Amino acid sequence: MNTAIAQQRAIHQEPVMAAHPQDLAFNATEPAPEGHRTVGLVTVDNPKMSARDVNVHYGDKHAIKHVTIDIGTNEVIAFIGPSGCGKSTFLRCLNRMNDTIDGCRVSGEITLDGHDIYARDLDVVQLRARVGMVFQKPNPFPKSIFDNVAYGPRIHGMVSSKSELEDLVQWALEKAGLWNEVKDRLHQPGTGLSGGQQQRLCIARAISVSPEVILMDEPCSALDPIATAKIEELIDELRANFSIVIVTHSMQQAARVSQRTAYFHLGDLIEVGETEQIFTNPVHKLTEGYITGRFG
Ligand SMILES: Nc1ncnc2c1ncn2[C@@H]1O[C@H](COP(=O)(O)OP(=O)(O)OP(=O)(O)O)[C@@H](O)[C@H]1O
Repeated sequence: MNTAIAQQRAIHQEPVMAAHPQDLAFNATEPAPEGHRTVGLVTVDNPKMSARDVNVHYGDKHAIKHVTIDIGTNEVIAFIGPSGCGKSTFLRCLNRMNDTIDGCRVSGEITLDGHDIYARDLDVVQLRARVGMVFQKPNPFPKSIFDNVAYGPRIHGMVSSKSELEDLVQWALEKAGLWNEVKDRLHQPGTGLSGGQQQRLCIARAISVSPEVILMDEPCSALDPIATAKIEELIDELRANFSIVIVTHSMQQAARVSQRTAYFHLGDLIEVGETEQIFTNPVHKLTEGYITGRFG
C-alpha cells in the first residue's frame, strides 16, 4: 500500500466536526463567526498530543480561539496560514513556551500521551525534553559542536560515562545528518558552522534528549535551497521516531514534508486534512483562497 494511503487509513475518516454552510460563509478579512467549527480531520486514531478548546490571550488580544486538534504519532503535521494567524502561538502551547511570555494566558486542555501538560505538578523542564523545539533562526549555544549536543543529556542525567555520552552525541549527529561533516571538528565552536549545518546541529541538540515530539517553527526560513532540502529529507527520516509539527510559510514545503496540514486564519483553526486534499481539494473557501494565493 502506498504510504500516503496507509497514513490516510490511520486517520479518522469521519471528521468530528463536519462542514456546515455557516462555517464556510465568511471572508478573508473578518474573523470566523462565533461558534464556527473546524472542518476536516481534526482527530486521529493514535494521537500523541491532543488539544481541546485551546484559547490564547496576549493581554486583551485573543490570539488563538477554541482550537481543537490532535497531533498523530509518527506524523508530520504542517501549520500554515497568513502572517499573524497564530501558528507560532499555538505551536508554543504544545511545550508551554508561552509560559515565558509576559501577559500570555492559555486555557483549554492539551495532553501528551493522555496526560495534561498544564497540570500543576508537571515539570516543565521534563516536558520540554519530551516536546523539543527547533526555531526559525539556528541558535547554537556558544559552545563546541560536541557540547551543544551533550548539554541536554548531561543536565537530564541521561548518561553515566564519557563513552556513553560520546556514543549518544554521535547518534544524534548521525540522525541529524551532520556527523560526517563534523566528526573531525567536534571541539570547534558550533557557531562556526554554516547556517544549514547550524540548524542540523540544533536538530541534533533537540533529539539528543530523546524527545517524542519535535516542534519546528519555520526551520528553513533562514536557509538556502540546498540546506532546506537536507532539512526536509531529515524531517522525513525523523518521522520514524518522532511526531513533528512544522510551521511553514512555504506551501511547497508543507506539501513535501507533511501528511496532514492545518490551516489557521486570524486565530481560528479553519480546516485540517490530509495534505494532498488540502492542496488539491480544500473544503473551506478560506483555505482555498490562501492556497491559491488570493490572500496571505
Ligand atoms: N508576545 C506577544 N505579545 C503580544 N502579541 C503577540 C505576541 N506574540 C504574538 N502576538 C500576536 O498574536 C497574533 C499571532 O501571532 P503569531 O506570531 O502566533 O502568528 P503567526 O501565524 O506565527 O505569524 P507569522 O507567520 O508572521 O510568524 C498576532 O496578532 C501577533 O501580533
